[in-house]
Parts: sequence; structure tokens; C-alpha cells
Amino acid sequence: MQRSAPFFPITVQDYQKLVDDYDTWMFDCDGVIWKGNMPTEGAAEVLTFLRSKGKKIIFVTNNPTHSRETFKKKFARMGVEVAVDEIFSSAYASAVYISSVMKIPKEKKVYVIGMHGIEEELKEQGISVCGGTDPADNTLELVDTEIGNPSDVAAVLASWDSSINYTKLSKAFQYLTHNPDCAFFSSDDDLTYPVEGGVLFLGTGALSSMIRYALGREPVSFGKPSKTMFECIAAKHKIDPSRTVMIGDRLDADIAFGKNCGVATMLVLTGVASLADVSDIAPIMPDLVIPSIGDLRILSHSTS
Ligand SMILES: O=C(O)[C@H](O)[C@H](O)COP(=O)(O)O
Ligand SMILES: [Mg+2]
Repeated sequence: MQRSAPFFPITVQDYQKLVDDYDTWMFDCDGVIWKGNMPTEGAAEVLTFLRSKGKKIIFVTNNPTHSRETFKKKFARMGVEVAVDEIFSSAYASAVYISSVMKIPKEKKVYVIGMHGIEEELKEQGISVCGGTDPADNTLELVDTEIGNPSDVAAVLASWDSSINYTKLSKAFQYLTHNPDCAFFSSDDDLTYPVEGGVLFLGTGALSSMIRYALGREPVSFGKPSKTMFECIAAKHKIDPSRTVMIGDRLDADIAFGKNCGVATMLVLTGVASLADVSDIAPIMPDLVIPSIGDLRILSHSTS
């Protein structure tokens, strides 16, 4: 397969061409806009600049721990006004798929390994959940892993959960093995994500690996690089792929997502991927590479 080397914008003219070429800018969040609670230097200024140029801005995150309302508040804390409809998360894509595509029957539930944010998104789409933040499942003691009638649960949704424990993993596994019709989903498959200081932590894909290994089966995943996420975006926004760029820090999630959706891709080096990852043997190659989205400030500083 022929792959061309990425372009590294350097001059004001290079950056200006980016602004001229793309009307829709899709931004990943962790590792691009922020790391944990630490905003990327210049991110707020760049977003404000792009808006002032009439660009459509969309945030596409695999982080399933917050609802879109909570993400909106996080943006507000860094001084950026964002509408809920501009935020697409793997939690939201999961909820939309389970309610609108799977059309889960009203009396059935989804067993969640995950936190408040994903529960909120599921409930907002009218889906009944179990597991998740239920105190009964948030215990480190190996107590009751009795699952009742397995056919009450139509799907297991594996997501990121800071309180993941044996009870949750065991219940998820029981639902999937005792009910052959139980669907196996994951919000996303990211193995790692970056936090403050550039340290990598375990992502959803790493957490769900125990269930996948025991089952010998892979879940259907809704986050990037899945096109489910793009279908959610396209249902709310008119997107011309030829005038759209996806900016991210992971090759296998963000850049692969952009390629799956037929849009241009730009890697930043403020998160998971480094320059060494875009060598000429890299399996996924972005169209463009810049050190940080903060570098786009070159434009706001040079134009009136
Ligand atoms: O597994 C996770 O939770 C993800 O790795 C993480 O939160 C990614 O978020 P993104 O970089 O897509 O904003
Ligand atoms: Mg990221």
C-alpha cells in the first residue's frame, strides 16, 4: 500500500493554508485540548481564533467518564464556550447506538462497567442500566456475584471505570456466558490515555481486556476509530469530508478515525504518539503533523 509522508506545517503560510483548506475542525480532547485537568497551552486562544474565522468546531472524545454536560463545564473552566451539540463522546455514541440502532427493548437493561457520565448518557436515551455506580457492585470484597435472570440484561457495556473490581468483571462475564443473546459492547478500545506530566494511564481497552480474554470474543466498540461516532456527528451536523480535518494524539484511534471517515488527519505530539511513531514504516500515517494545537497561535498573532 502506497503511503505518503506527512506534511509538517512550519511557516505562517503553511498554517494559513490549513485554515483556508478546512471548514470543519474535529478535535480529540485528551492529549490535544488537555491532559487530565491541565489545558494545552494556547488551546483556548486557538479555538477562539478558529471560531472567529467561522470554522465549525466539533469535539470527538473517547473519554467515556463524563457526560457531555460535564464536558461543557470543563470547557467553560478553561474559558471556552462550547454547546453540548458540539461534543461527541464514546459514552454518547454508545447510548445512541444502543437506543436507536440496537433498539433495546424497554424492559431490558444494560450492565455497565463505567462511571456516572456513561450512566447519564444511557439514561438520557431512555436505557435502563445496572452495575456502574450501584454501591452493591462497588465493593472490593468478593460478595454476591449472583446475576439473577441473565436474560434481563440485553448487553454488557465495558467502559473506563476507576472503581473496576472483581465483582463487576465477574458479573459482566456471567451475563455474557449465560445468555448467548447478550451483546458485548465497549465504549472505546483505547489502551492508554495521557495525564498531566505526559504519563500514560490504562484506558478502556486495557480494562476490558480481562473479559475479552476470558470470553475469547471482541466487543463491538463505538468510540474512535469506529464510524458509529461519525454517524452520530453526521446526524447533527452537515459535514463535507473534503473540507474537514480530524486532529488527535493517537494514531490507532484519532488518525484511523479520520481515515475511516474520509477526512484529512492531523497528529499533535502533546499526547500518546511521538515523532518516532510516524516513521515510514508506521501502519497509520497522518496527513499533517504539528507539535501542538497551541502552534496555531502563529495565525492569531500574525493576522489582524
Ligand atoms: O480509554 C479512555 O478512557 C480513553 O483513552 C481516553 O479517555 C481518550 O480520550 P480522547 O483522547 O479520545 O479525548
Ligand atoms: Mg486523545
